[in-house]
Amino acid sequence: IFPQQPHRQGCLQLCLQMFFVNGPSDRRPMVIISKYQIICPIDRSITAIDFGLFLFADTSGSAIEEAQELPLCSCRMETPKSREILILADRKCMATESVDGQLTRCQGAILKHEMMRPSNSVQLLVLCEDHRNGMVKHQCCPGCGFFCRAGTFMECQPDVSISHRFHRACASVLKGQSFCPHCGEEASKAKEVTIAKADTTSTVPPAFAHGPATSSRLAMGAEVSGRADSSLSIRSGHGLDPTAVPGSSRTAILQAGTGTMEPPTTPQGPPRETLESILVALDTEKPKKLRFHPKQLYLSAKQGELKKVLLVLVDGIDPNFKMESQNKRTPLHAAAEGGHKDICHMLVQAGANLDMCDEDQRTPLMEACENNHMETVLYLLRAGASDVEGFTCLHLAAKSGHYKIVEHLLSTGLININCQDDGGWTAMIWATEYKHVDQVKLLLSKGADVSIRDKEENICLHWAAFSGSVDIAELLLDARCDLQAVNIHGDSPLHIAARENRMDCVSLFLSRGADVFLKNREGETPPDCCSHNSKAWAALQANRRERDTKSMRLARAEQKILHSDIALGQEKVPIPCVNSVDSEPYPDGYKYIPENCVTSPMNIDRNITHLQYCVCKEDCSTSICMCGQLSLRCWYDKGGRLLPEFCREEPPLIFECNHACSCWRTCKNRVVQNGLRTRLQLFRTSKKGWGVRALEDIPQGTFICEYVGEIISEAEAEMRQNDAYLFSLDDKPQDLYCIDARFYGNISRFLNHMCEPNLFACRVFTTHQDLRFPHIAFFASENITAGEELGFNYGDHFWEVKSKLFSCECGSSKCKYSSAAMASLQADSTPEDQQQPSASPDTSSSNSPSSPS
Ligand SMILES: C[S@@+](CC[C@H](N)C(=O)[O-])C[C@H]1O[C@@H](n2cnc3c(N)ncnc32)[C@H](O)[C@@H]1O
Repeated sequence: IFPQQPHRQGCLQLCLQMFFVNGPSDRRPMVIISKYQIICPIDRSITAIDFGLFLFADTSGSAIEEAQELPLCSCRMETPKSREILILADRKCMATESVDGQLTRCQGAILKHEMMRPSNSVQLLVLCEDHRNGMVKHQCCPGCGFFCRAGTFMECQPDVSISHRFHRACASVLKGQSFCPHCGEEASKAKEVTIAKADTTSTVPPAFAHGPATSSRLAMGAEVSGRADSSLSIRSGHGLDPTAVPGSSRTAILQAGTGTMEPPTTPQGPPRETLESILVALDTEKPKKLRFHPKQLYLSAKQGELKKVLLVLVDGIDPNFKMESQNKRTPLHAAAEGGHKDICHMLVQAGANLDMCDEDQRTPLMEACENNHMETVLYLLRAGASDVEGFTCLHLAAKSGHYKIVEHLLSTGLININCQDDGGWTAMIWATEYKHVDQVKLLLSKGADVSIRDKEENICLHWAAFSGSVDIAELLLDARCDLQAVNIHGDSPLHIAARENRMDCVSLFLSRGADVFLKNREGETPPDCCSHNSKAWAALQANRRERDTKSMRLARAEQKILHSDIALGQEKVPIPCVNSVDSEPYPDGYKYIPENCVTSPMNIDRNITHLQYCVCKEDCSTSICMCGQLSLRCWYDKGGRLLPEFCREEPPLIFECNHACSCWRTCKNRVVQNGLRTRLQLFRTSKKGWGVRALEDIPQGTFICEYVGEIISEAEAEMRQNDAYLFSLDDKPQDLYCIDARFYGNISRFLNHMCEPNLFACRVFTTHQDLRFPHIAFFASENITAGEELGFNYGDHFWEVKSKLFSCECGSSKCKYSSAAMASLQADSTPEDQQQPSASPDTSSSNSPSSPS
């Protein structure tokens, strides 16, 4: 084993112990023994065993030196019981007497289980009382561990009452000088003594018994290398014969040396007490029964106890045993997780399945990857471990940020860099989410696809925005990642960055031209996604204003202003008219009026005594205001916007304070009566004639304008040719009135239909409370951005009639009346359905108040 070194009994054991205690990490595998012969010291039987043992030499030689620097014996020390040695001893004294090269084993009964040994160089022994006494009297040679009770040996006598016995060849040698291995006295002071041979029980053949230490080991080496004495016959039927247990776990384990480790070398060393003792013990215990619970294998593998793992495996425990309490993980999972490469190797050789998945579909290779055990990863891959489908080692390593492992996995060429797991996530997405910039660079350099979408159609840029990793976002954008990509919710990376308040990403995306007006499926623009006092919101708003100004400047340059105020100064704000579509002049076939009018008497009840009124003293915003308890309930907040609890789907009637109330004219329950205040623009649309757009951002709940026109009876409406501007007031069927804005009207007459409207209508009473004649007031149903067209839902009845003549051009993805939507409806309907409804407008069943008839 140490061919260059003159070695002493115990070197190998020391080496093994160091190996077992420290693991082989710092030692190079040196020797692999594949064939061995054991000579039983008791009955001289010889057994061939077939096993591999990888030993690790301390190449610096420090192990040897360490041993040489231990000149003192430990004859008087007891050590705690060792289970393996006890098994080995089989309750019999393990003392071996050496008489001039002849060895005799005591095998007397043992009373105490504590172990003794004359030095660290030899194995622990369980001794009978006689030999325990001999041990404390230093009669056991620390070099070889054999008792010197008869025959010729050295005796050092530092004191008259003590004599230290040892073999000449077993003297400690340091720097060329020999010392007593018990006390370190110069060996030259010891004298050779010969004591007559006492009784012997059995002897061992000369090849093994040729004196202690060196010679016996050389003899063993010679046998192994094929030069064994021909007289040494192999005893059949011995439990250590591997041919007797083909395929047993031991055979597999012991082949461990032939796997991915260094190639085998012919062994030349001494018997390997520790390992051998385990093996002998295991085979001599009959009938063979399991001594370990399978859990022991898992626990030992987890804790990196190589020796224990070996013992348990040799005991026949299934290397693929699954720990129920640990998600059905196997010992190989545990060893890989801990990075115990050698145990992995041992387990694999014993038949552990490399690709066994636990309940979470994780393999041992994944454990090693996740825990950054490069050596173990390399080993498992070399041993043939493969990656699973879905969530792979690459995903795990990318998520955990183990650069080297990602690099290695990619270098194998076996891994699909764009592989998607159950969520559709790639390694790139994982690395991005966990902000591993270097890994993202690596993946990009290896050609990872940045356009892959996960199950929610996010691309990795969404994830960079989510995690707020601006460096990665920049890398991805430089790699042409799509800044305007939207996920299934319609969210762009800017939406995500805004929602997560990732200021750096927001700034980056804006600087790269992200669309700040883009609406998601909820109708939210990026600024709508963040809280109004966040930095991200401020940045988004600033950007929006900047773009507004720019685009308006541009639009203004392009569009012709046809009129500076179509209201002719009758509203509190001017309403310009522009056309950038065609050459149509501004519409003038009607009379602009700011309030409803009549052309024949309507007998609206304006009797002041018929009004409900409030008795509040001030502006209806104090705690004593009674409006809340009256039908005059105030639905407005201080800013004049509808309260969030106001029901938009079925709006209640709104009664504003009036001239019969005792509150001030400035009270907060007066909004519609105060008229139009929002800056609007009449503009030419490309497909719907004229339309109305906002010239400023409008918060949800804001009153926009009233549907103003000529109040006419239903009967009158039936007679009118053009029904395009009729709005049914829809009170009682027998008492129906409409507003016709065809000849007299305000800006509302130009509001177009939208299948996804941003306005909704309410019936409001101001100066009178005649329920037949409500004001129709439009409020913002959502936050509206400057430049957006305004519109409301004309209702199904309108389209039942008008879809025969034209289709809806609102442009919404949810449009119900576009030519495509109508065609598919037509295709689905039966011939009978297709005869319905009549082409004439039926205002009585219209969906008022939100529908023109
Ligand atoms: C109350 S007016 C709206 C203003 C109208 N665009 C104009 O130029 O006077 C209603 C008429 O506008 C047109 N219109 C409104 N919304 C439309 C839409 N979504 N698609 C197509 N035409 C629409 C139809 O001709 C409809 O009869």
